[in-house]
Amino acid sequence: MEIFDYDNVLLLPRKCRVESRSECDASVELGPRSFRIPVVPANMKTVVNEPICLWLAQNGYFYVMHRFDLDNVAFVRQMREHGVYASISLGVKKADYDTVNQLAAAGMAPEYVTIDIAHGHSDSVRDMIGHLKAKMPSTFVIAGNVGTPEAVIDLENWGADATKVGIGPGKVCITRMKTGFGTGGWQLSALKWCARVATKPIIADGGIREHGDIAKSVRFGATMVMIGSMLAGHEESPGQTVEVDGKLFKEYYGSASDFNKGEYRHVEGKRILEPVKGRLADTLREMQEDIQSSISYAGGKKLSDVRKVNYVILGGENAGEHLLM
Ligand SMILES: NC(=O)C1=CN([C@@H]2O[C@H](COP(=O)(O)OP(=O)(O)OC[C@H]3O[C@@H](n4cnc5c(N)ncnc54)[C@H](OP(=O)(O)O)[C@@H]3O)[C@@H](O)[C@H]2O)C=CC1
Ligand SMILES: Nc1nc2c(ncn2[C@@H]2O[C@H](COP(=O)(O)O)[C@@H](O)[C@H]2O)c(=O)[nH]1
Repeated sequence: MEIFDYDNVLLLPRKCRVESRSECDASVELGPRSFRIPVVPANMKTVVNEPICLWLAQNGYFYVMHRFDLDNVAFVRQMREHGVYASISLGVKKADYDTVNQLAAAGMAPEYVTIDIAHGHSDSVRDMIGHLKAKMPSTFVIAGNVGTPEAVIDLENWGADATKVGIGPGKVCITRMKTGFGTGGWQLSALKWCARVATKPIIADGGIREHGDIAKSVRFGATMVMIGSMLAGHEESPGQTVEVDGKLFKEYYGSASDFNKGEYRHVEGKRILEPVKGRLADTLREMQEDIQSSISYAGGKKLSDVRKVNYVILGGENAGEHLLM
């Protein structure tokens, strides 16, 4: 198997078919809806909050609300009152089952639910998918996180409508160091490996460090990418603002960090400071422009055209040109 990651792969251009990048359509379908770009901010407490999720929904972006210290039922009700779709995340504990039961009883099934636990290839996820499908059959269920083809196959067979791939590639992740497991350092080739067997959409989660990594993810099989650090640290981002040597930073911490958990037990995440980088809307607009440009370099007009390009691996034992036959 070829092992590579975002920083040692480059995509190869094909003859341009547009006169302007504005002709390139960066939108993507996920379940019942279409979104402006194949990007979703991570469902983390220092990345999204209620106002950001509402703004994303109102402006054509996909969002997944985090699940920490949050009343999911009140959140869905608030989204309904604003006339936008609801997209929440859940764990697999009794409180999460209670949430599903309450939402179903109130007739407030969210359009999207993401089951989000560290080791998503587990019976607990199978059981929660079953419960969601029994109680809210119209809800689009995303399940994860996983990092192998066997896990993708199982989650799909258990009823997931999409899977989330990425164990440990995140910027504030310490799973690799703490456990010796994961896709950190080879997330892009793990994505390729998983995409080979997937019959439903994959959300590539973690490790995106440059806008061009979005197109690379699409090339290797992602329908969408989940991004934490690059979408944290904006003016409107949640989290504490800190001034260091006259420069402003915002905290960004892992969902499995002691900062999120409130105790030091099973810690697999850390806290860092991200330089404050302007408005979130401006970063998302720039991402859209860069994805449009990626599509044009792919010789295409729509996002899926990026899937057709050849690529090179730079350095290492897998180095070389990889041509589609
Ligand atoms: N993508 C990634 O690489 C990772 C992401 N995270 C994120 O951190 C957040 C918290 O995750 P998590 O701790 O799972 O959520 P929860 O604290 O909600 O735990 C979910 C359930 O899974 C169990 N569990 C967690 N890890 C394992 C494991 N390795 N083996 C068996 N059972 C396990 C927990 O039990 P118990 O705690 O008793 O074991 C608990 O019952 C999530 O948002 C998750 O996505 C965390 C780590 C890695
Ligand atoms: N191993 C851990 N992974 C975590 C934790 N909190 C979040 N995450 C994952 O990271 C991505 C975001 O990655 P980034 O590279 O874009 O910053 C997020 O979506 C989760 O899957 C954690 O505490 N430990």
